[in-house]
Amino acid sequence: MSHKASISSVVSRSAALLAEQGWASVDHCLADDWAGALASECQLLEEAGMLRPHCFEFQATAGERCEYRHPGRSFVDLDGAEAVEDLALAPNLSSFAREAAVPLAEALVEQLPWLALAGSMGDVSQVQVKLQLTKGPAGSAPCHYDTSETAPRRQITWLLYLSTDWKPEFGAELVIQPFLGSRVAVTPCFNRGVMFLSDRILHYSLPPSREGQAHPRWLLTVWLEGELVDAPRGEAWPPLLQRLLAPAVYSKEYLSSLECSMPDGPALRALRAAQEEEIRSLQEDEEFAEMLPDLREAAHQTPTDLGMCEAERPRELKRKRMEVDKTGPYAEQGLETDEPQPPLSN
Ligand SMILES: O=C(O)CCC(=O)C(=O)O
Ligand SMILES: [Fe+2]
Repeated sequence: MSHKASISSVVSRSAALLAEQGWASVDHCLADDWAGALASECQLLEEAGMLRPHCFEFQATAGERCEYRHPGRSFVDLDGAEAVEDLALAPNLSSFAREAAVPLAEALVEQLPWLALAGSMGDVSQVQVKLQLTKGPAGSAPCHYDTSETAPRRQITWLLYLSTDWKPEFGAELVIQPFLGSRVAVTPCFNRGVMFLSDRILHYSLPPSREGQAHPRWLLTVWLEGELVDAPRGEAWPPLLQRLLAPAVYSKEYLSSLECSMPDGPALRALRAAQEEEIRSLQEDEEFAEMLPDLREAAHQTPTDLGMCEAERPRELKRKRMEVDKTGPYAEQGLETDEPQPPLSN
């Protein structure tokens, strides 16, 4: 199968669910030999020192911005002119933006015209492509939307997992949380693709299990821009309002996923304080305060597909965190490492 046909088939297999529920997961996403070729180049890039640590700027104290490093995540940009020259040792990955992202935009424009996507017709300037590696105890991602103040036009996110030996017991699932909808944990197994609407799918990832911490977790990420980001499509809550309210509606998830995603230290403390402040200001807002209890109830009444009931979630995350602390570098920092692990369910 040609690469173009492989991509067109991904879109055909995702389109109906994308329109209906805002996200879709597809197994055997790319043609097997293509996915295998991409996967075999990941390690080469890491060995050649091409991956950069994931860093972010954040206002730690009033007025002062600091740069923090996320110890569990690193990446290499695959879009842009320099990618092709610098990544000669990984020819499949370096041509991925051209061979996958552009046909992806074209197929989506054709099959889902209401998305009003940019980036088709060979224009890669509207396409962002990254290879990401998550590894170790702090490899997870906190609750977030991919459309944000710094990326206001993002419309489609496509994640393609590339670790050939990934097993469900390694944990590190991607959790998809549509607003007031059912939550689903997706195992990041080889050649599984997850596509979603960046402006309305809240997501995060769970920490890897103790066994999973030793395994690199590779993913390709493609973001496409659109002309109609945030345009309501008949849902009860417009996307902009969903993103505004989510930190308060899913406050527990925001805080516990943040807690798991970073080692203790100034960065986590600054992020946690900012997250708590955002939640507090929503709770104290006169207009929102009235609707929040109902929204929280509605959010927690929806079924989840996490293999555990809602009441056990914080406990489960804490258990994972404790596993992480026991074996990880943070064990030395005086965190509660000797507590017996609570049973998985009771
Ligand atoms: O690590 C994952 O599975 C999700 C990554 C993600 O959400 C992102 O890069 O925006
Ligand atoms: Fe994301």
